[in-house]
Amino acid sequence: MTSIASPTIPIALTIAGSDSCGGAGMQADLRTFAVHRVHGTCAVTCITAQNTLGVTRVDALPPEAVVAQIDAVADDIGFDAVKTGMLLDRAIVAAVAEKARQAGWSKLVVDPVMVSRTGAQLIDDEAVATLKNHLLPLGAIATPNRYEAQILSGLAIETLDDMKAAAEKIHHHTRHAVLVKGGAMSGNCHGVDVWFDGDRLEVLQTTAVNTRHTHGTGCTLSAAITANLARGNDPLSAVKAAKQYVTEALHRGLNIGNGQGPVGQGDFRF
Ligand SMILES: Nc1ncnc2c1ncn2[C@@H]1O[C@H](COP(=O)(O)OP(=O)(O)OP(=O)(O)O)[C@@H](O)[C@H]1O
Ligand SMILES: Cc1ncc(COP(=O)(O)O)c(N)n1
Repeated sequence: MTSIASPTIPIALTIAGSDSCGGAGMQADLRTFAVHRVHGTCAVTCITAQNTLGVTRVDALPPEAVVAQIDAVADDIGFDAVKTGMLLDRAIVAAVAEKARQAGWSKLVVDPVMVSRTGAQLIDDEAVATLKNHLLPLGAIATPNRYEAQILSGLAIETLDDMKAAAEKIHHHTRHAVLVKGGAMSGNCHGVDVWFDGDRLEVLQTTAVNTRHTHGTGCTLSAAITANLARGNDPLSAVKAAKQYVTEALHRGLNIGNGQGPVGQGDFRF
C-alpha cells in the first residue's frame, strides 16, 4: 500500500457548543476554519437544540469529557491556535481555564459567549464570574460583544467613546488585547469594532450590512481570527482580515428558517 504524504496544514481547535441549525457554535467555527484552509479540530462543551428562532434546550457535557477531547487532540495532533466559544457552566469554564493555564496556549482567542446580541443570557452567573476571572486573562485576544463588554467592564456602552473606555478597562483586567464588537450598537457605531492591546487603540470601521441574517457573526469572527493566527498572522492583522471576512459573510447571509438566518461562511476564495 502506498501512503500519500499530506502537506503541512495549519491546525486550529475550537472549544464550543454545538448549534443544531448549523449557523453558530462549532459548526460555524469548523466551516470558517475550512474556508481559511485550516484543519479544524473540536471539543464539544454542550449541545444546543436551536434554530433561527431561538434555543429550546441545552445539554452540557461533563467537564471531564471536554478535557478528554482537548487532550485527545493535543496528545496526538496538536494545534497552532485555539478559540473558546459557549462554555455554558462554571465547571466547564474552570476546566478549560485550567487546561489553558497548564498548557500555556499563546494563541488563545476567548469569545466570552455570555449574552446574545438580543440581550438573552446564554450562561449562568457563576460561569460569568469564572470566565472573567480565570479564563479571560489567559486569552491573547478577547472578543466581547456590547453586552458582554458592559458586564466585563462594568460600564454602560452607548457611544464609540464608551466602547473605547470599555476596551481599555477590560485590557486593564486581562493585560491582553480586546476587541469590543459593535453588532449590537446603533447609529454610526453599528458594525464598528474597537481594538485595544495596551499600545494601539484602533476603530475598525465597516459599512453596516442591512440584513436580519446575522446568526453566528460572533462565532464566525472569532473563528476567523483564530484561523488567521494559526496561519501565522500577527494579532491585529488577524483581526482586520477576520473583520473583512465576517462583513462578506453578512452580505451572504442565508435566508433559511423563519427567523434570524445564519451568515454565509462558505463560498469565499482566498
Ligand atoms: N449588520 C452588520 N453590519 C456589519 N457588521 C456587523 C453587523 N452585525 C454585526 N457585525 C459585525 O459582526 C461581528 C460580530 O459582532 P456582534 O456584536 O454581532 O457579535 P455577537 O453578538 O457575538 O454575535 P451575534 O450577533 O451573532 O450574537 C463584529 O465585527 C460586528 O461589528
Ligand atoms: C452553540 C452556540 N454557541 C454560540 C452562540 C452565539 O453565537 P453568535 O454570537 O455567533 O451568534 C450560539 N447561538 N450557539
